[in-house]
Amino acid sequence: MSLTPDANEQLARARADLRIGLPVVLRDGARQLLCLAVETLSPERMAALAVLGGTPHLVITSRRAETLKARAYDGDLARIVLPRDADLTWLNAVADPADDLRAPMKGPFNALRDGPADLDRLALRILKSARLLPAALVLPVATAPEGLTVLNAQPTRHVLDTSSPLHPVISARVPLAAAENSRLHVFRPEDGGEEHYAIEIGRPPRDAPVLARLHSACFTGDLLGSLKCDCGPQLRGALAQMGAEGAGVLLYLNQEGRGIGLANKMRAYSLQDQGFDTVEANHRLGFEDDERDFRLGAALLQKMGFSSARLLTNNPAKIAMMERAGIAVTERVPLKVGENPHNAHYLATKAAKSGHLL
Ligand SMILES: Nc1nc2c(ncn2[C@@H]2O[C@H](COP(=O)(O)OP(=O)(O)OP(=O)(O)O)[C@@H](O)[C@H]2O)c(=O)[nH]1
Ligand SMILES: [Zn+2]
Repeated sequence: MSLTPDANEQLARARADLRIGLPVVLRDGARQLLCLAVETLSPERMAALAVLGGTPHLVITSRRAETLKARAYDGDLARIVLPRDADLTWLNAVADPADDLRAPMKGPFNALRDGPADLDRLALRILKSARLLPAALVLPVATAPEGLTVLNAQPTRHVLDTSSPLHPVISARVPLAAAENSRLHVFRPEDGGEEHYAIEIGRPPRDAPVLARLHSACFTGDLLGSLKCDCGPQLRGALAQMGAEGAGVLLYLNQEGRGIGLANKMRAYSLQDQGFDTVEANHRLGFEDDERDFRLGAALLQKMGFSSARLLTNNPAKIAMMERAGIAVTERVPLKVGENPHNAHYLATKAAKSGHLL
């Protein structure tokens, strides 16, 4: 292996660059796009972009375009032409739905129809993987400024399509209130993404279906005891059941907010304060209702030596994904705990719109 970064490592750098407001270069042959996250764009960088000349445009997902009543000629995304007087305030108002109700954006929006949108699509995928709002200011350029991270489209797409291999870092005994005989395993992905954890209760036999839970991180529910969701009681309920049976594996996956990150989840909560439900809020922000990749749950179980599971869940999508990824689900074990007046509407919405079982 050479000492220079490969596509995986370039992507990790690009995520960090975009999060601090630096542009990255997306390249496909002779075509190049300078790409900036609207969320972290500063007035200075916007002015520097203007000096380069050319015609920048704004890329948003079709979910966001739908709310704005902008035409998404490219299917899953729209390339919005910037009005002549477009400034940072305008860009932010298109990207971020926070003020949609108080100060609705007035169209009509002019969207590009011609030319390829593949690099624009890649820009949105990278922003989502950096847990930023999926809205990019892009500028086609002949030559890019020096010193920027350059991503070649084909290998970058391949990296995004593939689950990053996870490697065990360390495991140690952590006696829990629910089960004294417990170990915490830490796994680290190769792509610079978040670490994930496995809590192993007892010593489940590897050749039998293991009582397992894929738990998605929820800072508000798991740690703060938020009543807006059922995550905290589900976490403790799953551990308690594993403790009672003397064996089980709880995968704690750092996919906060169904994979959109805590900042975006709080944006979604703020929209819920304005009356939108959990699915509508994700869509207004430009996300799908669920952006998680459950393949990593299957990968972790396989790494630990399991090939079948009794899965603690109410979410059929999790079961389907585990089966597709090579873990046989021999039984669905329901996990109905923690309903309260604050989350009743949330749970009903998940049952009605996301297929969760009641
Ligand atoms: N985007 C978004 N994420 C949320 C919201 N409320 C909870 N979450 C996240 O949702 C995830 C939990 O997923 P759930 O849908 O409750 O449960 P599930 O994992 O799909 O299914 P179960 O296995 O039945 O619990 C956690 O990552 C939470 O942070 C919300 O309103 N918006
Ligand atoms: Zn939660």
